[in-house]
Amino acid sequence: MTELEIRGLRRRFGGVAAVDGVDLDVPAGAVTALIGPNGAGKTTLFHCVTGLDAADGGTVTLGGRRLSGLPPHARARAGMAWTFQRIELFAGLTVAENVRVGAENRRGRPLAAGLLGLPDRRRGEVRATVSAVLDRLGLTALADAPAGTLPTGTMRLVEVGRAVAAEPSALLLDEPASGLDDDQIARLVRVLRGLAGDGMAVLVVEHDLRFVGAVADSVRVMVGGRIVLSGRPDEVLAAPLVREIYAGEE
Ligand SMILES: Nc1ncnc2c1ncn2[C@@H]1O[C@H](COP(=O)(O)OP(=O)(O)OP(=O)(O)O)[C@@H](O)[C@H]1O
Repeated sequence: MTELEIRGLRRRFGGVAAVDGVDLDVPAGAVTALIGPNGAGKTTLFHCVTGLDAADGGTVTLGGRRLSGLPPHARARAGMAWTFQRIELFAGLTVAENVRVGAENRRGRPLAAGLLGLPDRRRGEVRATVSAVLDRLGLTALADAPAGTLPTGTMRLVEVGRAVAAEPSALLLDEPASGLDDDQIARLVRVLRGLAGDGMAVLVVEHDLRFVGAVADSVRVMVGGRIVLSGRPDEVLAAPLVREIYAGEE
């Protein structure tokens, strides 16, 4: 079942059609990967889907609800969570506190409720979510470490944790494997496969093809603002076009 549906999405910057009429279905219960060369329009697409940038045309639908035109916080409340290429953690907060921000931001639970003080039962729920997410990401031992002091790969995992703690129906990750060591990549693959197994719709934009091959159920290739190829990872990653795009990177 398609959880996140993108239809005819367009975004121009002057003469450049950065996203040029993209249709993309991101099904629940699967990991979908979006790959392509630098400048293909992947990040622009991502920003238009999350509402950080305004598309010039097309629609974004989540669980049957049309989100086009809504600001990012409304899309988050509707069940979308994401991380960006640039890490955006609260550096002065601990790992657990960063993840708690995500848990308090769950669907239908605006952040203000967290600031105003949660009723005991909800506070308990938030604590349980934070602890489950830390455990899932292998971050329990670092729960009290200030996020700003961590190596890049670990910070990225904390960001994924914060997004996951919001219990989204669709999770979008822009280059989540960047800066991760091999163990962390293996951990991230397990985490994302587990989330998809629980029914989440996961979309990753990624350059690391080994990671894509290990994590994705299906792969889309974007070139010049359009999706030019899609299929199973083994088929797509072996395609001459993809070999050509990524030549010299392996
Ligand atoms: N704010 C902007 N203003 C003008 N042009 C932009 C802007 N953002 C992106 N572009 C252009 O849109 C095109 C797509 O860029 P985008 O960053 O989306 O590609 P990408 O596939 O994410 O690349 P990368 O893999 O390097 O992140 C490029 O030609 C880029 O120069």
